[in-house]
Formats: sequence, structure tokens, C-alpha cells
Amino acid sequence: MKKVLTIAGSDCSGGAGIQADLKTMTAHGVYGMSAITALTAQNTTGVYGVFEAPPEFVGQQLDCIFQDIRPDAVKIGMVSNASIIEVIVRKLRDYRAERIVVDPVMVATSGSRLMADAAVTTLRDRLLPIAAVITPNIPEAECLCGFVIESTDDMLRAAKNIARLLPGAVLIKGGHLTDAADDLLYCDGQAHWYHAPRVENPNTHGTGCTLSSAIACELAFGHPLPEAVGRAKEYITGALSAGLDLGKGSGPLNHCFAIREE
Ligand SMILES: Nc1ncnc2c1ncn2[C@@H]1O[C@H](COP(=O)(O)OP(=O)(O)O)[C@@H](O)[C@H]1O
Ligand SMILES: Cc1ncc(COP(=O)(O)O)c(N)n1
Repeated sequence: MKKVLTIAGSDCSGGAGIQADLKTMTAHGVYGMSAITALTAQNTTGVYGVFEAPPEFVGQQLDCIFQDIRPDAVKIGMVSNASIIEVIVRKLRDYRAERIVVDPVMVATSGSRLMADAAVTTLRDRLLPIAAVITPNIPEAECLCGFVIESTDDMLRAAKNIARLLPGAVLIKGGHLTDAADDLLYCDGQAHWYHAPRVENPNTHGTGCTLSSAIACELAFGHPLPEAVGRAKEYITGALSAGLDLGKGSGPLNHCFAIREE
């Protein structure tokens, strides 16, 4: 069985973060493991508290994982401060981790900040260089490229610009922009567009976490990146279309769509 590790924050309401990642991994038939960077008190209406793990404890979790069950791929989500980022980079380099997908989580769908401003520079200079692919949404891509993205032409310009910051690839997610839900992968100097119809579903809590985890699973299976993204895109569209409606705000996805009907 393939093994995939998520390094991310916990969402007690089960829609995003570690919980979304592990559900995605199980639905893909891979063995999921987690190193928790922070506990959040959140639900579908917002983030009400964040309790960061001490960086050395994040390191200790990574030692336990890599010294025992080596992951085939790694997904990194919420990393809220620079010291946590530093320890993750050091450990992943020491253990020569492969197939690293970085979702540069900065702000939750509900609008709450999940990363300190000061950590953005560390993310860019230290974490991005070890990623095989990074998966910013439109606001995160704007933060990395420094200009406003209002069209698919802007997405392409931003992708080329961000690609200069890292040896790997960049996937800009269009969920916040297009009338459809078109994402752009810029990989080895080539643009790949993934077109999908916009699903009329306001429940999008955890879409970014889910997509990046699905990509990590597909990379663990050995698919080349453009194909891995295509398969992950099908998964996210399916989980959104399956139409779960839980909570008072932007609700979670339905990861059971691929498993069984009631
Ligand atoms: N209403 C929607 N219908 C179909 N796909 C969507 C919808 N909203 C988001 N997506 C897709 O979900 C994935 C996550 O995108 P996005 O919501 O932009 O990221 P984030 O959750 O990081 O803000 C992307 O593949 C995006 O195209
Ligand atoms: C712990 C944690 N990590 C990430 C997100 C972002 O979620 P989304 O996928 O909706 O952008 C979140 N709300 N909570």
C-alpha cells in the first residue's frame, strides 16, 4: 500500500486541514499519516482559536514517522510561523522526502488568517524550494507574485512569475476567479489548463486541502504531475458535486461519494 503524510493543522469540525487530508487519503486507498502543526478551534462559520505546536514537537513527529514508515509523498498545509517552517524544511531535507506538495495556506475560506505575515518570506525562501508543486489559490498567488489576478491571462502571467521562485511546478487554482472552476498548472515551462464546470454548491470548506492531498496520493501512485493534477481535479469536482450540506456556514465536502451510497 502507498503511504502519504500530511503536515498540517487540525480542523476540529472535520472539513479542512488534517481531517480533510486523511479522509481524502482513505478515499484514494492510501495509508495516511499526519504531523500536526497547530490545533484550530473552527467550524463552518469561522476560525475561533489557534494553538500552535512547539516547533521541536513538530520535528519529533516527523522523526517518528520517517524513522518507521517512510511516506511515498508528502502534503504540507497550514504552517503558521517561521520556526515551524524551518524545522519542517530541515527534517524533510535530512530524510530526503520525495514528492512534496505544498498548499501555501494563508487565509481560511472564512477569511481568518492562518499564517503570520512574517512567515510568508520564510515560506517563499525556504519551503517553496523543496516542493515538487505548490498549489496557491488566487489570493495566495497574488501574495506570491505581487500583482492582482483578474483574468485567465493574469493567471498565466502569475504562474510564470511564481515559477521563477521555485524549481518545481505551480498550480494556480481558479476557484475564486472564473465563472467555471479552471485551474492552471505551469510545469517545465508548459501551461496545462484543467477545465471544470462550476458546481453550484456554497459548501467549499476544505477544497484546497482536499485537492492538494489528492495530488499527493496520485503522485504516490507514480502518475506524472500533469496526470496527477487531472485525476485530483476529478476527485474534487466529485466531492463538491456529491452535495453534502452540513453546518451553518460554508460546509465541508462529501468524501464518501467514491465509496458507497446509503
Ligand atoms: N464551486 C466550485 N465548483 C467546482 N470546483 C470548484 C468550486 N470552487 C472551488 N473549486 C475547485 O476546488 C479547488 C480548490 O480551489 P480554491 O477554492 O480556489 O482553493 P482554496 O480552497 O485554497 O481557496 C480547485 O480545483 C477549484 O477549481
Ligand atoms: C487547519 C486548516 N487548514 C487549512 C484550512 C484552509 O481550508 P481551505 O481548504 O478551505 O482553504 C483551514 N480552514 N484550516
